Amino acid sequence: MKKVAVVLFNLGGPLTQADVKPFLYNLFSDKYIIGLPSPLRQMVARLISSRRETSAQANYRLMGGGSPIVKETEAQAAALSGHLSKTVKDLEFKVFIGMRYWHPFIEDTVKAVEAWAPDQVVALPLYPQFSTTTTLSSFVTFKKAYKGTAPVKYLCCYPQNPAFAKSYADLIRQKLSGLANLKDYRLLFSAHGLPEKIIKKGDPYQAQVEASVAAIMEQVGMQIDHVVCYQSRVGPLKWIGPSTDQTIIDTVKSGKSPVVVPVAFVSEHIETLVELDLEYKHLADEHGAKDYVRVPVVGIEPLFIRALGDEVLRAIGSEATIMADYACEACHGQCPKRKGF
Ligand SMILES: C=CC1=C(C)c2cc3[nH]c(cc4nc(cc5[nH]c(cc1n2)c(C)c5CCC(=O)O)C(CCC(=O)O)=C4C)c(C)c3C=C
Ligand SMILES: [Fe+2]
Ligand SMILES: [Fe+2]
Repeated sequence: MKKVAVVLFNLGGPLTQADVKPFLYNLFSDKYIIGLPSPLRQMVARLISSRRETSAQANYRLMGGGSPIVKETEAQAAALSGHLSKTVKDLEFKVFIGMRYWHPFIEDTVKAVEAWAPDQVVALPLYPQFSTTTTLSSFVTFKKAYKGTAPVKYLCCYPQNPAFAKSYADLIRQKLSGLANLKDYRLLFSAHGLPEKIIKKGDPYQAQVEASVAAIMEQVGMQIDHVVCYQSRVGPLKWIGPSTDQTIIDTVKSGKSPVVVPVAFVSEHIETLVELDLEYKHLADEHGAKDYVRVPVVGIEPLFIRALGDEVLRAIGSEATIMADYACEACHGQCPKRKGF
């Protein structure tokens, strides 16, 4: 039976308090995050990781000391593996996870994949929307390290995958069904932000986030006020907006309560459990919100796992090395296909 290795890519996070600074250093020394030349980039990374260490450690302590992102990703890998082996009987699948900035590092995952000696590899980011800062950075890291002979299919993005959209829509409808009067609420689709200059260079992330929101709202099929906003701003640059914090304040001031949907995340981690559940809830309370609701991430929802499975099958059934169907409509040359990746 032919062997297919599926590699799930994610950002990774510190597992202990001592990991926080080197994790931040790895993140800020990535040329896809900070576009400065070496060795200036590494100097800046050393400075920012030192400055952020204490406050970031405090935030990770709120989740027990480290990030749950690896455990969450392992659960998704196990669910996808079960789904694929149930659905496809004539192929043997093994699902690996590879993190960009902390253990298990993509480079180590590559060694495990090579040791398994698959006939084909599918690179599947746990980022539904493509960004040079996330997906491209992970793909380049994988490609550089991979010395195996099996062909690799790179799945660029799946912002409008119908099962992904329906999975979020179902979770939203579940939350909305428990609310007394929908006209007192506004849906805030909150995605991780990016510096505006990265979008101006042609990164399709923001367009894809908006495409996801449109696809999800179509599946929600209800008339409810909604808006897209961007969270987690870092550093002095101008980031894309509107910002989630200001949108929360504006929503509360207009007399409505926020229902926050983390549309660009598919697992729970610091950005959802601390920023959305604690910091932004506190902000809403401070401004007198009557209610604050957060929709959970799609995680291991069966429909989302099916979405991932469908993407794997789409990759296996295609001749193309890079599955960039959506990105190429809007990527302005930034997706792996056009970059000659
Ligand atoms: C859609 C996904 C993400 C994009 C785009 C992204 C861009 C981006 N991030 C930073 C800086 C930080 N991100 C941090 C955590 C973090 N980021 C993502 C996802 C995206 N980042 C995730 C899933 C996580 C959680 C990891 C975890 O440990 O749980 C952090 C660390 C936390 C903190 O100190 O705030 C930083 C820093 C930049 C600068 C950037 C684009 C340029
Ligand atoms: Fe981030
Ligand atoms: Fe493209």
